Amino acid sequence: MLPRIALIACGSFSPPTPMHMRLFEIARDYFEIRGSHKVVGGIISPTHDSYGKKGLAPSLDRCAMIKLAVQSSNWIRLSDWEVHQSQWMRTQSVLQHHQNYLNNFINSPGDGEQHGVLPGWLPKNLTERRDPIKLKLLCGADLLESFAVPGLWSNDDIENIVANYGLVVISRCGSNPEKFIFESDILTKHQYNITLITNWVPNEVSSSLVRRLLNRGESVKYLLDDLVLSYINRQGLYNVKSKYITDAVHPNHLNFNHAYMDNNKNAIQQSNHQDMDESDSPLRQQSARVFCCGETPRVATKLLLGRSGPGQAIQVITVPDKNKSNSDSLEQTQPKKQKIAQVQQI
Ligand SMILES: Nc1ncnc2c1ncn2[C@@H]1O[C@H](COP(=O)(O)OP(=O)(O)OP(=O)(O)O)[C@@H](O)[C@H]1O
Ligand SMILES: O=C(O)c1ccc[n+]([C@@H]2O[C@H](COP(=O)([O-])O)[C@@H](O)[C@H]2O)c1
Repeated sequence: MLPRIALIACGSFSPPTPMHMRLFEIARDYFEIRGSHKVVGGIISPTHDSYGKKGLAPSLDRCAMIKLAVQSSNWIRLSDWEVHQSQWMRTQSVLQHHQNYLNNFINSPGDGEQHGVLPGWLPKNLTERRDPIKLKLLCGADLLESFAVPGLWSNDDIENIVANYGLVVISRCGSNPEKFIFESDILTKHQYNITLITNWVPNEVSSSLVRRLLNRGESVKYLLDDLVLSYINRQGLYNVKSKYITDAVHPNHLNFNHAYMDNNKNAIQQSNHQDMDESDSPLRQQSARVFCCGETPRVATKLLLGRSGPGQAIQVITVPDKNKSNSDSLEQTQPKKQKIAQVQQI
């Protein structure tokens, strides 16, 4: 009997890209091919509207798009618990909520069913066995590297997440998670609980690149699930210039969302924030480095301009290798080198 795990990915998902779903497939293959764990479920947990990141579509829309994006999956599901909270939740609390729910469900399986209130994210067939299910945070290497952004994550939370849950990190161009872990005492201490997985078929599609193309009226077909694209087009998200976009809207595809919106229209705070994300501007991709948790950055990587709350830009940039040729360096800077992260000041 292999130990059971569930994977949860936290992020903006604005919009969800096929790469978000690939993270789950890559991770499940990794564990199952090695025969080390049984992956019982995948959970996508979009962040709360008050996270306030530029380009963050209202959570109602992000949830609807995620539902559409996972329609063809029989094991990845949306959790809208985060977006229904009264405020932005730290990832540690998100993990705790889902882990507690799993524990309670396995220990007293009848409880939820009797009341007919099982959350949609709950994997199926959990009660076939009574052994625990360990929740692990699934992320791309850039999210791991955001641990080093001063003021963003608390060290206690990082330690709690990595020690008590565990990280499953998928490689991403321009990131060096091995080095990053080496440079962090906390991460090194708990590295037994960090699974680094090389994605051999990398795809640098990112939500911010998709938003940029949409905003410019360029095609994003084949970069997004058709149903998600139809939804964006239909709802006019991300300042989409619809006249250039193949209109593949079939009203049937959107039935889910009407139902979802009807059920949730009072529950979700809508945000009007649909500004474009400029985090990929090449002009900003200059010298900087990824620094270690708790370490003071040696160069000005931090942009905490007028922090009015979570959602101000901070850049996490990997320094191009000076020994590499210009073309190599350029290649390195193409992928997502800059990350808009969120700052929470307590
Ligand atoms: N192409 C990718 N390769 C590896 N991981 C990815 C990729 N795209 C997204 N992720 C991971 O998916 C999770 C959710 O990410 P998020 O919602 O921030 O998407 P994103 O595409 O990186 O968004 P944005 O471009 O707006 O920052 C994060 O852990 C992130 O590292
Ligand atoms: O828990 C924290 O302290 C914390 C600090 C910064 C970001 N996060 C979460 O990490 C995710 C980052 O998403 P994104 O789109 O900014 O890459 C998102 O789910 C945030 O809620 C969490």
